[in-house]
Amino acid sequence: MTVLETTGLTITLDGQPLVRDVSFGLAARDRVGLIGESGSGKSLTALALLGLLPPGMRTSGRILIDGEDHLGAPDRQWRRVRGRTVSIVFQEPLTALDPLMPVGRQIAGPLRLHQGLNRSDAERRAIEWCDRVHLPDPARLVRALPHELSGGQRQRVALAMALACRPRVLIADEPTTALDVTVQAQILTLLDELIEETGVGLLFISHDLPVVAGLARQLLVMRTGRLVESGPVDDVLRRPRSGYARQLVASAARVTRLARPDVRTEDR
Ligand SMILES: Nc1ncnc2c1ncn2[C@@H]1O[C@H](COP(=O)(O)OP(=O)(O)OP(=O)(O)O)[C@@H](O)[C@H]1O
Repeated sequence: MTVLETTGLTITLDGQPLVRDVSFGLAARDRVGLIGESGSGKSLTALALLGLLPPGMRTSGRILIDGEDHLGAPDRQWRRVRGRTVSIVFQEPLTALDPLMPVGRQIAGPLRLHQGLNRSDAERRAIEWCDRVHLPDPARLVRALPHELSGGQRQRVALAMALACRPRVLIADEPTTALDVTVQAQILTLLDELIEETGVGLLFISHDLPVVAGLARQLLVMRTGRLVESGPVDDVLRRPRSGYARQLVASAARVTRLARPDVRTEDR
């Protein structure tokens, strides 16, 4: 069943459209990749789906969460669904983390808000989540402040916080772009494992086609604020229909060839 659905989503600033007429839906267990060049409107689309657009931006269309339209809804209505039905992790985990609060209490926050757990039960659950995202020595680590952790550890905390209340959709907006390549691969492996285990539907946003193709089953391609292509990943990779998707596939293939000069073209 579709959890999150947007139809005709348009976002404007001072009368200028930044995102135009975007429509798609997400159900639990879906794995959808949203790809496009810088400035194509991916992040604004993600922020709109959680009612987090910067002030001054105007929206039209519909954002249905469990069938209820949230477009233009008051913040109190959004707070009921954020973290409980739909969660988000950002490129820079510090965006979501309070620098002055121990990370365990931050993971515990949504559990107290949405599940009514008392402080000690929520903090115990936070320790379990730290273990689940493979953070070392969870009982000690929950007392650390965000700046005491590495970038990769902070992204693990952000994932624990986002998934703690078992949302049915997770939006991951370039969650590994700020990390070095080895840590990036570890976080992608963890994300793959967590979405498989929890059954959460994933909207994975990136400008990196090979990364998206590794995680997603469906692909949405954005350019200059519009969706220009959508379909199963394999179909888009084999038979891209739009000129822009063809360019993306061709340049990803070139990068792969550069990275693997030992592999002949006809072997792929
Ligand atoms: N706070 C803002 N104020 C004004 N314009 C903005 C703001 N945020 C984004 N934009 C503009 O909206 C458009 C879409 O931006 P968006 O951040 O959604 O792109 P993106 O595809 O996520 O890019 P990137 O991959 O670089 O994150 C761009 O033209 C951008 O300049």
